[in-house]
Amino acid sequence: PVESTSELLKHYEVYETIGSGGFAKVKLGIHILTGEKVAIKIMEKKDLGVRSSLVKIEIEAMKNLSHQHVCRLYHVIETSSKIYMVLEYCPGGELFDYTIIISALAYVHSQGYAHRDLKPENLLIDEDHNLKLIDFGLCAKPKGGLGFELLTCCGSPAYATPELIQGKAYIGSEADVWSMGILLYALLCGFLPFDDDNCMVLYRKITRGKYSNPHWLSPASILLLNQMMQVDPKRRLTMKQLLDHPWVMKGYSTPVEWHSKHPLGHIDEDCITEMAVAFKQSRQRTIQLVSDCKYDQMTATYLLLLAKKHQGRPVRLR
Ligand SMILES: CN(C)C[C@H]1CC[C@H](N2C(=O)N(C)Cc3cnc4ccc(-c5cc(Cl)c(O)c(Cl)c5)nc4c32)CC1
Repeated sequence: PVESTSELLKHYEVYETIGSGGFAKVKLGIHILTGEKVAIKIMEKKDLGVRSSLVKIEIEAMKNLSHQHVCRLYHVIETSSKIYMVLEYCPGGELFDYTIIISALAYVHSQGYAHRDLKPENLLIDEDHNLKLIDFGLCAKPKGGLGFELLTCCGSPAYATPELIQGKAYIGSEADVWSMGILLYALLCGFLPFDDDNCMVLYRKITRGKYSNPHWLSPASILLLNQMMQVDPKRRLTMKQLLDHPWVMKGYSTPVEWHSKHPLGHIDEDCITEMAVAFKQSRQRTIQLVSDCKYDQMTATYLLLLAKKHQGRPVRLR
């Protein structure tokens, strides 16, 4: 780790705090070389305590995720007292478009991760009004793959599954499908299916699995919600079934497209050319440094230059 904030200030202009949550503060930043806006998540090591392991989990997970609807990690800087995560800027605030959530989650599961903390607060909108899934601090990547059982009880109570509340071993992808059912209900109804100020009462409601269907819900929506919020996880809809469910596909002829448009490891020639010239080094050397993907200034410059290209802006460095 570098000793001071100098490493951060060498590559970024840091502006006002744009949000905070848990043990992090998020500030607006500008990456000097590309001019691109970024969100800088700042964590004080002394405040983290045991949670520093959750930060490591989030960083390791996000290093392995590259998808149009997953908030991108560009750069990690660790000093003696702080951890900085430079992230894709999503100024659109919290909102969600449901089929995009399914796409983002199907991709995360395809990479072997379960998010485990799905809720409206973790779905942001970027400058072009695209949805971005955030906060992988509670995600899990079971060693033997997603089919293996998890035990950690985590996430927000109102979105927790009956099996998790009862302390049973559970399958991450089945838990995420239940949470998406809660999300869909909140989107369609404007309130949560299971809610109570008293945690124990809330848990009893969830394990009973009974909730009201407001009169404005269509029969198709009532059916889908019922299939997703099945107390028995083995009776619950699977992610695969969700991708081509009639309700989800209504009006479309193809299942939800969930594959990443920006797979990890892809090398863009234009960005390499611009960086080789700007850093006065050979293309081969530049390709090597970018491929190493150390989530340092090289990674941040490459990924932010690529983001510029995807937004149709010139692939130029300052
Ligand atoms: C309620 N949460 C537990 C934290 C809250 C922190 C501010 C954040 N935010 C805001 O609240 N704006 C109002 C602006 C804003 C703009 N772009 C952002 C880009 C990324 C993130 C982000 C934040 C955290 Cl804690 C992450 O782990 C990741 Cl992977 C990403 N937050 C952003 C963000 C929304 C979430």
